[in-house]
Amino acid sequence: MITASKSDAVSQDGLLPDLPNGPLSEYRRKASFNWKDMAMFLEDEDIIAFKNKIFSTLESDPLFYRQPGVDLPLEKYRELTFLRCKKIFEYNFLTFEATMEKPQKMLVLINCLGMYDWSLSTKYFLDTQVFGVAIGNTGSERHETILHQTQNMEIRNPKTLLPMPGVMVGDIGRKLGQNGLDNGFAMFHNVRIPYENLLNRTGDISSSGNYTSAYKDPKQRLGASLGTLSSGRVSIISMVVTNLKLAITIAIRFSATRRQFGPTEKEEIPVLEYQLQQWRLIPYLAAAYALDYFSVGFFFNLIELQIGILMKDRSPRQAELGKEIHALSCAGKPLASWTAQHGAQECREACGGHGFLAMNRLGDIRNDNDPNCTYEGDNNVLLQQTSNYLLGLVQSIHEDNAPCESPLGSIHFLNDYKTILKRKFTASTIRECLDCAVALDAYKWLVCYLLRESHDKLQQEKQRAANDFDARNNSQVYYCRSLALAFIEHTVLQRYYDYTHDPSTPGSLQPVLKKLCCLYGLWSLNKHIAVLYQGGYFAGELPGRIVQDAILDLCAQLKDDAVSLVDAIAPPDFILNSPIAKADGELYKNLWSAVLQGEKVLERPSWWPEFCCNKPVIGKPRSQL
Ligand SMILES: CCCCCCCCCCCCCCCCCCCCCCCC(=O)SCCNC(=O)CCNC(=O)[C@H](O)C(C)(C)COP(=O)(O)OP(=O)(O)OC[C@H]1O[C@@H](n2cnc3c(N)ncnc32)[C@H](O)[C@@H]1OP(=O)(O)O
Ligand SMILES: Cc1cc2nc3c(=O)[nH]c(=O)nc-3n(C[C@H](O)[C@H](O)[C@H](O)COP(=O)(O)OP(=O)(O)OC[C@H]3O[C@@H](n4cnc5c(N)ncnc54)[C@H](O)[C@@H]3O)c2cc1C
Repeated sequence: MITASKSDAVSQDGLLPDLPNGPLSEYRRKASFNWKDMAMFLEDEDIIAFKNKIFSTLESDPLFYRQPGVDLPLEKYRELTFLRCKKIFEYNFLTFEATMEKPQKMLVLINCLGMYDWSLSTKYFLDTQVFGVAIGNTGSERHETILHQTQNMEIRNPKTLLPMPGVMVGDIGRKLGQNGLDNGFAMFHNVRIPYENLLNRTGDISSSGNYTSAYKDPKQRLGASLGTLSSGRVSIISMVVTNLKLAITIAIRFSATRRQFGPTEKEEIPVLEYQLQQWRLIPYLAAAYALDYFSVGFFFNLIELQIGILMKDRSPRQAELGKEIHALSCAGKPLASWTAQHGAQECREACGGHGFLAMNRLGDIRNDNDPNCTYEGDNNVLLQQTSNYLLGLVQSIHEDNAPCESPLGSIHFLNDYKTILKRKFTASTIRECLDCAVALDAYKWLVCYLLRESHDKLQQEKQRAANDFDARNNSQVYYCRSLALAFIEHTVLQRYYDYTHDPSTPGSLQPVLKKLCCLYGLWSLNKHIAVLYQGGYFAGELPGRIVQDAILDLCAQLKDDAVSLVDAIAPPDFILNSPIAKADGELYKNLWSAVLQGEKVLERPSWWPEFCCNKPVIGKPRSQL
């Protein structure tokens, strides 16, 4: 294990306390890097201190106490979430000035509260940000009162809490997750909305009924109006990565301490030593790192867009930035939320029966993550926005009449479209595949190939179908949908590749980070193997075989680093709230202690006499027919 210098160590220890010794220590000793160096590379000191403040504040406040796995009645859970939400208003972790100084703290706060409980985080941010940003971005000075009313919890009649005349609101009932959040419905019967309430940033109507807009180009106006919707989707990418981090932390710590079977009768080995367990989990760890990097960088891109909106920037670049962020977020949310969803389920199963115990939290993580695949736009529907964006580039690519340029550069490689399509897979050994450039090159070919195929398919369908609506719908499966996913996977991988190969990345961390990058690339690529063969990029047995062998090789290389890799991204035990995944690794002691603290755990159930008297008479009651 490589350690930090003395002065680094002093500042690290203040921010990141040592982890307790115990059954996980052996893996920690075997790691190729120091987890504190990694944590401090991933986030700066100010952000780590901010997180510590939030976590320790919640842990010290009795209102935030919770018993692992306790299923609260709906009404009680919603009440608690509301009271906690009010308390978060009071704590005011992030002032307006602090947000302006370091906007990414907003994302950190969303995720810290979410790691504690997503119902709380979503409730808080829907009230303060989603609604607030929508009004702020699309309204004007005349809407400020509404923002003040939101902050003062005045969204009905402030004295009676009854809805305003003509408005009917109600509850839509229990959901599959996030039940602390009380989603409802609203209906309006002959309610007259005052003219001043019209959100008028991009277009207004005068009292005489004339429409005016500062935007001359209708497309720019549309982009400016809709750009606000991107902030939720961009934020969700980071929220779901947070879920993946929680789930993988639980599964890796469990797998490193849970022993089952062994080569001899004398000793059982940790389940993490099994190749199958490594292959099921370690790619999700790599995905958590790669997607996390993408989500944070992408949030910075969103901030740039937001600043432009606030500054009323009407340049073509601002419009292009809005379109590119829209295209990337409409595929980024599906990719990240599905990865978290599948990862959470794999982690649940990888922890066996312990994973199914509610107190270990994998069920809640999975269920609370689930709506991210739907809200802010259904994943499958959103992917069509990304493929539309890419298909819109085909004409310039074919005719070489304009370079493919975009503010974030995600489409620049398409300038080499024709050359890329002529390429073949050239690696011939596993060793060669351990260079992440191999997966990246394959992705470039894959996107170009799927773009060509999707375009051709759409043209064929247009000739066959009665209308463009049907033609587009019939070009989704195997074509446009795959294109959008391959494009975003390429973008995530390209960004992570540049980051892990940057000379400023510390030498002590670069080897492990490059392995994560390579594993994420090959593992994701492996899902497209049929298309790689179909299009002729792969030929013969060798490419498929060496890609798979390289995945297994990387998993084996990373298994001794896995515990330290999760230590670097895990929240404190109180927040993680999973007895099988505490940092001390005392799996059985912690589990046993949590079981014993359960309510009435050693008592007979209240209905025990039913078991002793009124014994069932087999075959009774008889049919009355
Ligand atoms: C210093 C400054 C600091 C400032 C910092 C501020 C940072 C901000 C941070 C904000 C934090 C936010 C916290 C988030 C916390 C998140 C909590 C999440 C909880 C969520 C709860 C759930 C809430 C909801 O679900 S609300 C409901 C959301 N509903 C949807 O999303 C509906 C989904 N459907 C659609 O959007 C549409 O149906 C769509 C777009 C899929 C298809 O529509 P349509 O068929 O009309 O489209 P097209 O004809 O294809 O498109 C027309 C045209 O418009 C372009 N376009 C569409 N959308 C956008 C966009 N967003 N941006 C740009 N352009 C867009 C599209 O590309 C088309 O263009 P063409 O050129 O014509 O092709
Ligand atoms: C927990 C939660 C909270 C929410 N909170 C809010 C909120 O605060 N405010 C708000 O406004 N909304 C909210 N929503 C609603 C949410 O935005 C919508 O559920 C979401 O946008 C999907 O729309 P839908 O439910 O109408 O799905 P539908 O559009 O009915 O989709 C149903 C199915 O049909 C498929 N489908 C639909 N269109 C197509 C197509 N063109 N091509 C192929 N397949 C298609 C979809 O893929 C999906 O599988 C919330 C939803 C959830 C789950």
